[in-house]
Amino acid sequence: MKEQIQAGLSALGLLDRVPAQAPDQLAEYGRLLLEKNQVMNLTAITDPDQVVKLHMLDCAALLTCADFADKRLVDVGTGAGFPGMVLKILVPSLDVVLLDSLNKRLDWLGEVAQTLGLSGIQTLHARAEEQALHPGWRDSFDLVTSRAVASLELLSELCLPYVKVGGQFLAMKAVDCEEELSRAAAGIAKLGGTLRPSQDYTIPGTEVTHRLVRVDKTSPTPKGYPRRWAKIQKSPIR
Ligand SMILES: C[S@@+](CC[C@H](N)C(=O)[O-])C[C@H]1O[C@@H](n2cnc3c(N)ncnc32)[C@H](O)[C@@H]1O
Repeated sequence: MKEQIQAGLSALGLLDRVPAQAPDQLAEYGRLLLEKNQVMNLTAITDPDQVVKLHMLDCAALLTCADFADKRLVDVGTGAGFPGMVLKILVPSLDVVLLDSLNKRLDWLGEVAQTLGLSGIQTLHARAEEQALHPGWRDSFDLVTSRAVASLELLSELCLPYVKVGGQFLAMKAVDCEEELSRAAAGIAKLGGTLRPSQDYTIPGTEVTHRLVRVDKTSPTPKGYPRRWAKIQKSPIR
């Protein structure tokens, strides 16, 4: 996997911007993922080549769209660590919280972080909409990322409350998310966000193009948000 990762990072123009050990660490992460996937449901992708492209390089491409150095980031619904773990490996100065409502995968991610010798990475077992109500979490992160967790109108209420004014919410989406985006626009504004132009990127070695939706936090999230999950789902903020 290492050579493929190196080639992919090079195609993205990132190889000389990431630490020398990053390709080895990503390959080891991929190996551990496939090994553990035999006994725990971590990913539907079982081909190493596809793990590199659709997990590692997909997440690495975020570095072409935003600056992560020295930032504090929470990855909401991280699952098996995407994109949070990949970003941490590529940008060691990033202070990362990998947050998920499912504990099993977080325990495994903690082991991966230890095996790879990563510090400045925390796993947190919590529901995003509940954790954001705790002091020190609201309006306090530079960046929030999320991939494959919920539609943008629901996801915005889970993620935007964490972002401090001046920070950004980055949602990894399919390229055909126009309708999803327009449904979410009014809610994003209510939550204190301002939509910026999205950025499309093609995963090296594939014809897959994904879209990074970018939202700047321009004012604090009003009191009362996020609401409980049942409420968020039943009447999405509009
Ligand atoms: C389909 S997985 C995606 C995982 C990873 N982001 C990826 O792209 O491979 C969705 C993850 O979001 C988590 N999740 C869903 N709703 C959540 C919530 N309200 N708070 C925290 N985690 C949540 C699930 O437990 C699951 O691990």
